[in-house]
Amino acid sequence: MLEINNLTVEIGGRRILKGVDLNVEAGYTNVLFGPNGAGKSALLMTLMGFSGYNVVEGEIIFKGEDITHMSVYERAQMGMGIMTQRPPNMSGVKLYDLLNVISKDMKDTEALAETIDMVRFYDRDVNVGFSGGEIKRSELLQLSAQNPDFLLLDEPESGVDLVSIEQLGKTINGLLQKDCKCAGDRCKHGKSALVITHTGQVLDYIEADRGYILCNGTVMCSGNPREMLTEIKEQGYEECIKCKLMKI
Ligand SMILES: Nc1ncnc2c1ncn2[C@@H]1O[C@H](COP(=O)(O)OP(=O)(O)OP(=O)(O)O)[C@@H](O)[C@H]1O
Repeated sequence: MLEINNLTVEIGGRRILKGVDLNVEAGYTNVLFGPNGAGKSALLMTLMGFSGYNVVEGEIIFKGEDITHMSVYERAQMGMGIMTQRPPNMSGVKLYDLLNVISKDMKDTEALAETIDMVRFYDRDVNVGFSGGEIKRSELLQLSAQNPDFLLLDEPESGVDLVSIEQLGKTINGLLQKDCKCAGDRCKHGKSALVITHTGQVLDYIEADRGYILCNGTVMCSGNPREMLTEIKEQGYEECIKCKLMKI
C-alpha cells in the first residue's frame, strides 16, 4: 500500500532523512522506533505532504501512485490520515464544525466522541487550551471522522494518562479494524498504519507486524517489533548503530 524508496529529505537546507526505504503492505501495521531527533516525525510529515519537508531524492508510492509531490489535500483524499505530535491551534474553528466538515459518518463520529468524552469540547476552538491528553483525543476523533485507509500515528500515547491509554489503544485498534469485511481474526486487505512509539505501550492494543529503527535519518534495521522493543529497552540504540556498521 505504501512504498518509500530512497527517500532523502531536507528541512531548511539540512538533510534530515537519508535514503529511507520502507514498505507497509495493505492491512499491515508497521512501527517506527528511534532516538530523539532521528527523523521519525519528519518522515511522517513528509509522507503526509506538509510544506517545509523538501524531497530532494527518492519517491513515495501510495496505492500504486507516485504521491511524492502531491498536496496534503490530495493525499488525504486518497485515504491518508495523520495524528501529529504537535497539531496547531485552530482559533475560530469549533471542534464540532471541523468534525462536521471532515466526517464521512457523523453518527459514528458522535458515538466515538461520547465514548472518549469529547462532546464537551464541541464548542471549543480546536486545540486551543486543550491539555496534552485532550489534544490526543481530539486528534483521534478527527482521524476517526476522516476514516482514512492509511494511518500515520506519531506517538499516540505520549501525554496520555495510564488509565486512558487503554481506551486510546482500543480506539486505534477499532479504527484499524473498521470496515474490514474479511473472515478470521486478521484482515490483511484492510487499513494500514505506520506508528511511532517510544514506550511501545500502544502495541499492547494493536497487532504490529514489522518494526523499523531509524537513527540519524537512516533506517538501521527492521524486524519483529516486540523483539526490537525488548532489545532497545535492554541495549539502547547504540547497539543498533554498531550492528549496522558491522554489516557495512
Ligand atoms: N523546521 C525545522 N527546522 C530545522 N530543523 C528541524 C525542523 N524540523 C525538524 N528539524 C530537525 O530534524 C531532526 C529530526 O526531527 P524529528 O522531529 O523528525 O525527530 P524525531 O525522531 O521525531 O524525534 P523525537 O523522538 O524527539 O520526537 C531534529 O534534529 C530536528 O531538530
